[in-house]
Amino acid sequence: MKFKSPPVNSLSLDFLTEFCISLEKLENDRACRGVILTSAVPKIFSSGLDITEMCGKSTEHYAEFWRAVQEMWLRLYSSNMVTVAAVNGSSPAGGCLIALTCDYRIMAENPKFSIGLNEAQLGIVAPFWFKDTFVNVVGHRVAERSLQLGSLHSAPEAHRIGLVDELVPEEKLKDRATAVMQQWLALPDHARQLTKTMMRKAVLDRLVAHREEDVQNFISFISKESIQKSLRMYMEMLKKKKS
Ligand SMILES: CC/C=C\C/C=C\CCC/C=C/CC(=O)SCCNC(=O)CCNC(=O)[C@H](O)C(C)(C)COP(=O)(O)OP(=O)(O)OC[C@H]1O[C@@H](n2cnc3c(N)ncnc32)[C@H](O)[C@@H]1OP(=O)(O)O
Repeated sequence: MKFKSPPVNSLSLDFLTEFCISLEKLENDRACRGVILTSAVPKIFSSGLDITEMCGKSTEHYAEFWRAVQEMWLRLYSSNMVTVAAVNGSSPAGGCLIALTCDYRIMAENPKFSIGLNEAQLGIVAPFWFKDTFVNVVGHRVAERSLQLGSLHSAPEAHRIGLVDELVPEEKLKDRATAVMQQWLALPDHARQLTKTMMRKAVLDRLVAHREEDVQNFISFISKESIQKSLRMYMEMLKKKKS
């Protein structure tokens, strides 16, 4: 599956809805046992949640948007398919979450590409299930430091801390992702799927049990004037960076 929402594959409500529909179709297709996620946009895997969806909108809109973010994560983290992220560009925040949610991450070894949960840099807080997914990949200490600092890690650093499983030259990314997929698909599906469920169930159950509470937390957090101001300033900073 190739993300193609230029300029930066930001995760808008439309993007998330289409992503979930595509994932559901693949999940229901008995012939499909695995999916490789990558980007058709040069240099960017995904810029994370679309900040414009979280600025100056109604409470109803925030609720709908956040449910779509939750749905994307719940479907991908619990997928029966083998999921491989072929990270061919920068991947901050929600983009990093997508990669973390997969079974395996391969990143192009370009030191200009960065990845991480940088929410703190925007003055916002990564929700508990972003944090849980991160901890499950890199461990508590590395996750805590990285989350508190809102670190964006260069590709080599991301590999060093275990955020991505391997680095390959960009032109070899597709072949390597295919080889990894074949390796994972060589196992009997039922054994691999039950193992995945065992490893991920507690974290998945936690969001399922607190889903509506999490929506309400998001709404009250994102509606605060101080948070809206931080997001507006961040968008301004992104625009200024260009000129
Ligand atoms: C107690 C607490 C309880 C609950 C809290 C609940 C929830 C709060 C947490 C919510 C979680 C949020 C997670 C997120 O994903 S937030 C998004 C974070 N994303 C980023 O920080 C990335 C920002 N973008 C960049 O760094 C760069 O754009 C990037 C490196 C991706 C690409 O750089 P490049 O130079 O190639 O492009 P730009 O010129 O910067 O961008 C092109 C245009 O795209 C716009 N843009 C970029 N990113 C976004 C985005 N994420 N959303 C919307 N729009 C984006 C950018 O402004 C440019 O627009 P124009 O100037 O062309 O109009």
